[in-house]
Amino acid sequence: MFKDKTLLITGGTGSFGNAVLKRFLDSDIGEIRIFSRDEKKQDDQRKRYAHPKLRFYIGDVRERNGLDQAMRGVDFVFHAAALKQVPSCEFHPMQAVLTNVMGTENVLGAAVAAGVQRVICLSTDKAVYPINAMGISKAMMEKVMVAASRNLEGTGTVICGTRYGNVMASRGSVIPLFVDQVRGGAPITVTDPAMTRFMMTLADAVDLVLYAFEHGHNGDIFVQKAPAATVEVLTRALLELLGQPDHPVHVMGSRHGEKLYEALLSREEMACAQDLGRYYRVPPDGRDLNYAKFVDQGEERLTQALHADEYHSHNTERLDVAGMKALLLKLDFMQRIARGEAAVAEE
Ligand SMILES: O=c1ccn([C@@H]2O[C@H](COP(=O)(O)OP(=O)(O)O[C@H]3O[C@H](CO)[C@@H](O)[C@H](O)[C@H]3O)[C@@H](O)[C@H]2O)c(=O)[nH]1
Repeated sequence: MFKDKTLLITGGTGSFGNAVLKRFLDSDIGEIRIFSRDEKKQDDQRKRYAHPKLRFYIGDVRERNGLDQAMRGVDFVFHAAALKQVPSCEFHPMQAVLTNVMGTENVLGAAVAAGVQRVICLSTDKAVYPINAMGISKAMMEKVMVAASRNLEGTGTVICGTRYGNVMASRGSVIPLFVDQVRGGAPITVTDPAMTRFMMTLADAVDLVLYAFEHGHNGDIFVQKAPAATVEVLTRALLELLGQPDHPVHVMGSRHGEKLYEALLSREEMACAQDLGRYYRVPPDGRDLNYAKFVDQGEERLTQALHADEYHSHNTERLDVAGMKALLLKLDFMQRIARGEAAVAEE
């Protein structure tokens, strides 16, 4: 699939980029290009992997020139560059627009101009019924992706996307935070014990992108079915794995821009989503640019959908403490923690 091909990863210095490198650097792939604005992290990667198939490009997706240069000779693109932190985007929403929306337009424009064969754009569950600036900008990113995918006739480029939920033990997320709190002797700070989140591993996220890569048609969005757990279950599972079931827990209330549960597919998308077993595929709206049809024509199945449920972390498979522990123990991070070793977040 990747034999002798060149893959470019925007935002490739992040945890997703590192997971792709670990999986593919020693395969028969031709070259992997890391495109990011983070000079320091690129240098760390250069030293860490020291691999002849790895190339580094300093650049920002906000700036088209750098993308055009990096994209020459590229076959495939994984577009992972984004502003992902909810609080920072909330305070600086235009920065989210510049990176997540305009940046995506630049990546897609450069990819089509360079004759790239496949582009996979990475999105998030926070883009579904978004309530915060980060989610809203990623929802717009998806719209930019689907719109661009409508204008590709005669270009040979396929553009599609994936959406995934929380990546367990990713940098800055709740699992490493709780572990640090327990090890530091501080109470665990729970927002709302009843809050649920989808639980995915970084390997799941890479699998999903590869699935989209192999099976995607223009404008498709792929979602992986994933189990979810309440924060209470997560807390109990972690405390048991750390051997400290009675460690104090402080319930502090939810943070700004948080939802009680996250949705991976909206009700409206569920009406047309294709169930592929482990994944859902949401095809783009097939109607053409004669958007009078959007105004004049309705569809019975869409009415039905409005009465159905979206696919969210309250109605997906729910993990109990034993299930949560088993899933946590699949993570390198957690295996090291359970052995009493020091551990850094998954990256
Ligand atoms: O001290 C804490 C921190 C978090 N939580 C809860 O734990 C769950 C997961 O929290 P966290 O790991 O911070 O993830 P999210 O807030 O769901 O989203 C994070 O993870 C996303 C991607 O995985 C990023 O895009 C967001 O910017 C980042 O805030 C949520 O229910 C939180 O309310 C707590 O109970 N206590």
